[in-house]
This record gives sequence, C-alpha cells and structure tokens, in this order.
Amino acid sequence: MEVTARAPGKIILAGEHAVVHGYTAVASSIDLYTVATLRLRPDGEDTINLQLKDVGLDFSWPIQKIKEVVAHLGSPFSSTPTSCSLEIIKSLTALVDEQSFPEARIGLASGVCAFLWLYTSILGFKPATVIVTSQLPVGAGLGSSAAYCVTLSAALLAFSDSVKVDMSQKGWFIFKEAEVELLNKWAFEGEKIIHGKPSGVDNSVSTFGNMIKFKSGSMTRIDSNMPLRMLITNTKVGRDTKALVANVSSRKSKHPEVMGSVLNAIEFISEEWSNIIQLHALDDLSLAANEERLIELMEMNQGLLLSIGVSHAAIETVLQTTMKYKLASKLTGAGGGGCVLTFLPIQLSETIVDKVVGELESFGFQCFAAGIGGKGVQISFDSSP
Ligand SMILES: Nc1ncnc2c1ncn2[C@@H]1O[C@H](COP(=O)(O)OP(=O)(O)OP(=O)(O)O)[C@@H](O)[C@H]1O
Ligand SMILES: C[C@@](O)(CCO)CC(=O)[O-]
Ligand SMILES: [Mg+2]
Repeated sequence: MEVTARAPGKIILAGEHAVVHGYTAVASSIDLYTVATLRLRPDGEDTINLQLKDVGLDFSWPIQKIKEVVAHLGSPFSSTPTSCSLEIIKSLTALVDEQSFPEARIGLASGVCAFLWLYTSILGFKPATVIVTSQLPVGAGLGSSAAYCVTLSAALLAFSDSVKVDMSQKGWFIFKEAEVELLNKWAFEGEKIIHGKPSGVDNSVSTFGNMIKFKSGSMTRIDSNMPLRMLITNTKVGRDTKALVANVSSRKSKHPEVMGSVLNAIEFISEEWSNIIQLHALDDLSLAANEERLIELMEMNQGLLLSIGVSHAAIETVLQTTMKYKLASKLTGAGGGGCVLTFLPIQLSETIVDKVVGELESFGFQCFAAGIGGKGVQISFDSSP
C-alpha cells in the first residue's frame, strides 16, 4: 500500500519578515508542487529509507538506531503536535551527520531532522520508504520548506491512527477540516526545525491553498476575482531563510523604533493589498486603476525590504532591469537572493514580456510563470501491491 501527497509552493505578495513579528502578510499558493510517496515496508524489514531526489540524497536508518536516539529522551510518538526540543534536534543532527553530509549541503540537514521528527512523532517506528521530489527550486523563496513539511505530514498522517481515511477512494482528495488543521500544525512543527522562528504563513498557504491573509498565527481566506499575473525570476543566489529571519530580528533589537515604523508600514501595505484584490470589480477601468495601486505597493514594499537588510545585488539587478520596461518587482519569501516577482499587467504585450525575460536570462537568471491560487495539500492512494 502506498500513499502520495502533494503540497503547493507559494508566493508572498506583501508582508514577508513583518509577519514573523506579528504584522500582516498576504500570500498565495502557486501551481508548483512538492510530492512525497510513502510506501510501508513488509513486516520483518527494519529500516526507514528517505530518498530526497532533488538534492540527490538517500538515507537508510535501522529502526533500532532511531529508537536509541529518540526513545531515550522519552517516546516522541504523539497524536497531538509537539515541538522538537533542542536536545532532540542535536541528537537527530548527530544521526544525520553520521551519513557523511557534504559541506555544501549542510542546510539540508535540518530538513532531514524535520523528517525524522515528523516521522517518529506521527507514525512511530514503522518501516517504510519515503521518496520526495519537487517542482519548486529548493531554498529560493517559494516556500519549498513548507511544501516539504506539509506534504510529509499529509503522507504520514494518512497512515496514522490520528486521521480516518477511506483508502479505497480514487484520485486526489484531502482529509476532513479538523484533520487538515492537525496536519497544518504538524507541518508548522517541521518548519520550526528548518526556519527557527517561522510565522506559519508558508505552511498555512501550502496546506489550505488559494490566497490568504495571515497575522499573529491566524489566517483569513481572501476571495478575489482580480486576475493577477506575475513573472518569477530565480536569481539562483542561494540563501537560508533561518539566517535571514535571525538577521532581521537582530536589526530590530538594535533599532526598535526605526524597525517598528518600517514593519508597521509593511502592515499597511499588506492591508491595502488585500483590500484591493478583495474589493476588485470586474471592469477594465477598475482593473487598470487597481493594477496601478498594486504596482506602487510592490515598489514601496521592496524599498522597505531593502531597508531591513534582506535584498541582494542580484535582486537589485532584477529590479533595475524590469524598471527599464516600467515594470515593478519585489523579492518574495525571505530574500537575500532567491526569487523576485515582477507584476505583469494583464494588458502587457507578450513582446515586452519576451524582451524582459531575454534580458533577465542574459544575467544567468531563470524566469518562469506560475499559476496563482489553486488547491492546497492533497493525497492519493495506490492499492496495487
Ligand atoms: N525537495 C526538497 N528536498 C529536500 N529538502 C528540501 C526540499 N524542499 C525543501 N527542503 C528543505 O528546506 C530547506 C530550504 O528551506 P528555506 O526555508 O531556506 O527555503 P524556502 O522555503 O524555499 O524559501 P522561503 O522560506 O523563503 O519561502 C532546505 O535546505 C531543505 O532542508
Ligand atoms: C521570511 C518569512 O516571513 C517568509 C518566508 O517565506 C518567514 C516566515 O514568515 O516564516
Ligand atoms: Mg522556507
């Protein structure tokens, strides 16, 4: 018996970083997915195997070994989401490090720890093979860590006693509402291991899909009929969300008044973003006017993100290039490299889009479009032996 789960990545339209400090962010799912397949191994086998295809890593742990690491700290197996203590993170990291972790992939170790924590907490010590693949660039601001935690939580819960599912159902489906809430809480625990101090916006939008407004741990769904088109440019500059979030917090403690004012300004930007897209009326005149307002908000949001220290020379190159075509851009996610959004007005000609893409790609960046909105996490069973 095998379960496959898939969870979308996301773009943050406004409010990244501010949301970590209790201010509002607006985010949307995108139609690029991380997929996890979990196959229970026959009784008698005694390993948990994790294959991370995108990063070329393959782990096999004897169950006895994992038990020794986590069990001496008290049985983690739990039907309610619990946080992984620093002590267990240390023990798990030592276990992961045993399988010679190449230097350049060190950031990936926390993702493997998150896997081990979610696995042992949700499923206990059942032998299985888990394979993860993704359409998202890993560590580039499109919520790959959240999609990874959400999809793993879904696959694990599907075989746990915490949720009731009809395994004979065909096609993609999802658990009942309360069980999806539980899944989101588990994914948040995984995100904590990877991000340190996540706000919860990324795992929530990956779990529930569509567009959301997020503030102080709670989410409001946004209903919008405003068409939105964004070009996504991956600068391919590697970065780490955990370090960027920590740098912003340190700047905030050094300059509390200035940072408070900047983050408060970002709050107003997010509020205005959500008002514009929710109240949008379907006529050409209001479309052009609303697009203009969103463009200005994006420019201001980017300026404020630069001021809190999360831009990068490569991001600035994208901004300057798109500005030549009178197009507004802003970083998305944690910044410091990674992906940049460029607002494409609906009436903009494809000739201009092709020219911008050509110029951006001449710097070695990679441009793509992604569908905005769409379903959150889903699972599907395959009962073939
Ligand atoms: N497909 C994957 N395979 C293995 N590990 C993954 C995968 N996707 C995400 N990860 C884990 O998530 C980490 C990247 O998370 P990080 O939060 O830094 O970037 P992001 O989530 O892509 O961007 P942002 O948080 O800004 O949206 C990786 O180092 C790895 O631990
Ligand atoms: C930078 C940040 O605000 C968004 C990352 O996608 C971090 C978070 O909210 O957890
Ligand atoms: Mg992340």
